[in-house]
Amino acid sequence: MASNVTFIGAGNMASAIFGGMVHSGYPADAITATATRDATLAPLAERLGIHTTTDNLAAIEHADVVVLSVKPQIMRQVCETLRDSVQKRRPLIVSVAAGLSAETLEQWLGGGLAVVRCMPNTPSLVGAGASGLYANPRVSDEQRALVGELMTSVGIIEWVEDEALLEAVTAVSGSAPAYFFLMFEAMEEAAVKLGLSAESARRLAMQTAYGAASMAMQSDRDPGELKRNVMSPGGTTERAIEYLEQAGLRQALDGAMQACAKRAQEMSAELGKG
Ligand SMILES: NC(=O)C1=CN([C@@H]2O[C@H](COP(=O)(O)OP(=O)(O)OC[C@H]3O[C@@H](n4cnc5c(N)ncnc54)[C@H](O)[C@@H]3O)[C@@H](O)[C@H]2O)C=CC1
Ligand SMILES: O=C(O)[C@@H]1CCC=N1
Repeated sequence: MASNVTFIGAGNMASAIFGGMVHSGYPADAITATATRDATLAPLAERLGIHTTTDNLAAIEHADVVVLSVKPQIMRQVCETLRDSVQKRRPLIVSVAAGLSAETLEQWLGGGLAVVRCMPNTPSLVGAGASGLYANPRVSDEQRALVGELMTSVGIIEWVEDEALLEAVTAVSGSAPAYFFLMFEAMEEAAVKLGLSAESARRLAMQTAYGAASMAMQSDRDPGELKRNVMSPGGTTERAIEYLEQAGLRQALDGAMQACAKRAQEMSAELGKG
């Protein structure tokens, strides 16, 4: 029988994960999601057939796995309301929150718990997620395998043994869909200036990103070689790549990812006190 999985918070990230789980065949009947408003939950229940409720305590009553998926800023308050029930039943705790350590979460929930920290991303919704996972020492091999299976049903996973590496995971995959969406916006704007309709530009840019990612994933060549294969000497791509290098695309990405990882550290310091 499938494990009962309860999501506390049914926003962008959680709905991408449970939406992806349902699409990949996980029984909807074994999934419960909560939010503060019925208006958030009703369409999810209708579309996916999962259980929904605004009552967090009722939602975790039969949970084998509790996925904490509210914003980091309200996590403490939410954990404190769950604390007594969690201490009685000791389900596996999974948190998708950026910048909150397993130790902090465990403390807020009363201690002595198996906690997995997961840094997923929203493409989980379409089965193309990329998640980093860290398990605290109380997590059993069976629980590790269970979380691995759940997250593999919505994409690829990478376990890290050093929890601090989740900051790097946040920079390279958790936050990174937004970097690509920014590129889509910018490429669409540029293509419109060159005369294409916005619709055509968007379709072509997205298909090209999808094609480049699929090709790179299926190839045994490194991205540098695949890039050079597009660049005919004296041709058009060479000009574009020279421009991007001179304009500092590499430094911009380096800076963005450093800023992302640093923000995760700051959040940990700001929110994890006390
Ligand atoms: N959005 C993303 O791409 C990613 C988000 N995350 C993490 O996921 C978590 C959630 O982020 P989003 O989904 O983007 O936020 P969101 O604002 O879309 O979702 C938060 C959800 O929590 C619910 N909520 C608020 N208070 C609640 C309470 N007391 N009890 C139950 N539910 C409550 C809200 O109704 C909402 O459904 C954050 O901790 C974030 O760090 C992690 C990786 C990627
Ligand atoms: O922006 C954030 O804080 C969250 C964590 C990773 C993606 N979204």
